[in-house]
Amino acid sequence: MTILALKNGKFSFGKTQIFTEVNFSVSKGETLCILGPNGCGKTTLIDCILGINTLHKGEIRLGDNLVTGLSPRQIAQMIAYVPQKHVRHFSFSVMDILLMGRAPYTSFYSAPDAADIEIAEDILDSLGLYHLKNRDYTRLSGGETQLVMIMRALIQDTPVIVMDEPTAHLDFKHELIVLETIVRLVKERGLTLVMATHFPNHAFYLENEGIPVQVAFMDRQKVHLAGSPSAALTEDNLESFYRVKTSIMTHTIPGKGLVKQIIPIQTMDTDK
Ligand SMILES: Nc1ncnc2c1ncn2[C@@H]1O[C@H](COP(=O)(O)OP(=O)(O)OP(=O)(O)O)[C@@H](O)[C@H]1O
Repeated sequence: MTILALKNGKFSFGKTQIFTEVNFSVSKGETLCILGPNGCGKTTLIDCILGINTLHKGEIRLGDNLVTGLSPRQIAQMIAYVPQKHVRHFSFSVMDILLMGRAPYTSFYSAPDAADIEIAEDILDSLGLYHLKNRDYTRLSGGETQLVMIMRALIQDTPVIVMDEPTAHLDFKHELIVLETIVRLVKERGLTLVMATHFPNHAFYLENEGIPVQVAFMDRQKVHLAGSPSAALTEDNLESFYRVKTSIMTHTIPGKGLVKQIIPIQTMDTDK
């Protein structure tokens, strides 16, 4: 069942075209990993999906509805968003920020209730981050802020989550915790995920865990759907897309089976 579909999408900032002829669809329980160089338009494309930018041509459907026909509150009940950067102005506690994730379900005149607080406490607990509960959000580190944004998206309890480089600031362990959480949610809730990432190994991680993943390469104003990580992330494709020589390693891990990882070997076209 298709939950998110973009048909013939085109977007420009003024006279600068960012992308054109973009087509993809994502089904329930599927992940779309968008890979692409800095500045190719991943965040701009995500902003179109969220209804922040409006396509100049084409359409975006969320379930049976056009995004342009939905209110921000209706979009927020369907899609949670983990931004790449979050501007922190006000000294809210982490708990307050998490409870904002319940706003799409709370009427204008009411406050989050005990059930909402319990949901937020459960997420803090399950990610081992309960100690952050009463911390001033403006004083968190970059990685802690990112984790709070991820928890707020999970609390929003939507069928789709869009993540813009979700692990960019995270340490080795928290990067894995986020990936493990994604895998658990996709398996338990049939969550659909759209993820812009600079780490193609994340696509392999999800595939290794048995999640259906599509890889899309975004570059030169186009989005090329390239199939599953095993089909898309070949040494030849990585060499032509990133200009990096790689070796794809396959390894059997007891209890996990065959896993794949990209080992970067050497950049190309650079002066040595
Ligand atoms: N509001 C804006 N007005 C004009 N140009 C913009 C605006 N926002 C982004 N751009 C430009 O659009 C292009 C795409 O930016 P975008 O942030 O979507 O790229 P990205 O692929 O997400 O990059 P990165 O991987 O570095 O995060 C860039 O050239 C950027 O400078």
